[in-house]
Amino acid sequence: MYGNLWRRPGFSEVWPGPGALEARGRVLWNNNHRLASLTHHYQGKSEVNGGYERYLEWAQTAGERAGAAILTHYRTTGPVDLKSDGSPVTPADRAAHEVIMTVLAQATPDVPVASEEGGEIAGDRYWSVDPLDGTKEYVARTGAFVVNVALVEGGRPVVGVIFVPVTGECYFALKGGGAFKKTPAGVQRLNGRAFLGGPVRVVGSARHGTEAVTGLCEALACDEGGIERTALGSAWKFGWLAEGRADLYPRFGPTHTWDTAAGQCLVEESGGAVWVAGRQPLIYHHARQLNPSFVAVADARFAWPDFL
Ligand SMILES: Nc1ncnc2c1ncn2[C@@H]1O[C@H](COP(=O)(O)O)[C@@H](OP(=O)(O)O)[C@H]1O
Ligand SMILES: [Mg+2]
Repeated sequence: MYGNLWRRPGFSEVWPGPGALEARGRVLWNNNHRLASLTHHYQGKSEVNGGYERYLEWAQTAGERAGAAILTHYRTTGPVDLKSDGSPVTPADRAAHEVIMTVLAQATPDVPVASEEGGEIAGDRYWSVDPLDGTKEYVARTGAFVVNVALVEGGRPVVGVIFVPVTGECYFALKGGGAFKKTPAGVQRLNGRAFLGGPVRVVGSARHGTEAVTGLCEALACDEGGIERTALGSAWKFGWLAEGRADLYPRFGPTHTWDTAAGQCLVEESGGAVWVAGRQPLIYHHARQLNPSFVAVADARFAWPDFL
């Protein structure tokens, strides 16, 4: 046993930004809003789950159309600008944002949208959108970039869509309704993978917090019979957890809420979890754009925090 994950170097417990205190103290999930469980398969257009399937369909439409817009730009070499925080932004980011805003404004005019590229942020229920997550990967042409669309309610992601433009894969999940992946071959349910011993498959950012993750991997390699580590950009990492390609996604250092909300819904619905310090679930608040460090796991039943 190594020690306590939450005390590892580089793991930040701090919830950055305004709204942090409210976010920590919130009721995590209101039973009145608990969604009835779907049994084994996505039920299409039925009204189970309180009508949230309609939100899922709109999120899928927005994600897929944004992905198509991104691909038209990806075929050419366009300009790269820098935002005030020094992160890159391209015409593809802006085009994807416009597409998503148009779809969501038509579908749910009363639901505000918090997008990386701008939008309102208010209320208990809102869309959390990253039109092009992994912009550095897009610029570097690695293909590891996605579109994230999530619906957040009561601090929890209840709908999550991650669309991968270069492969056409669409990961999606509905709170209480399961996690799925849609490809041209069809729709498959995602169940993560039970962790039954090493090697541990770790997936992490290609560009952020890699040294701290290396320290964690060294400890794991000693204790768990080795690790297999993959660097992958964007929220695609959550898709890997959900589909059983990875066991652990440790994230040391800040992310934005739109980087994680869709992926968290996917991972939670496939048997995993996204934990901040103390094994608490990552939660959201409209007034807060930054997340603390977290670790996402494919198998929430395994006692990762004690072990790491
Ligand atoms: N210092 C920082 N503060 C907040 N978010 C950061 C950050 N460094 C990286 N990120 C987030 O991490 C995302 C990239 O993650 P990864 O390295 O896993 O691909 C970025 O998404 P964008 O590419 O959409 O800007 C950005 O939101
Ligand atoms: Mg992002």
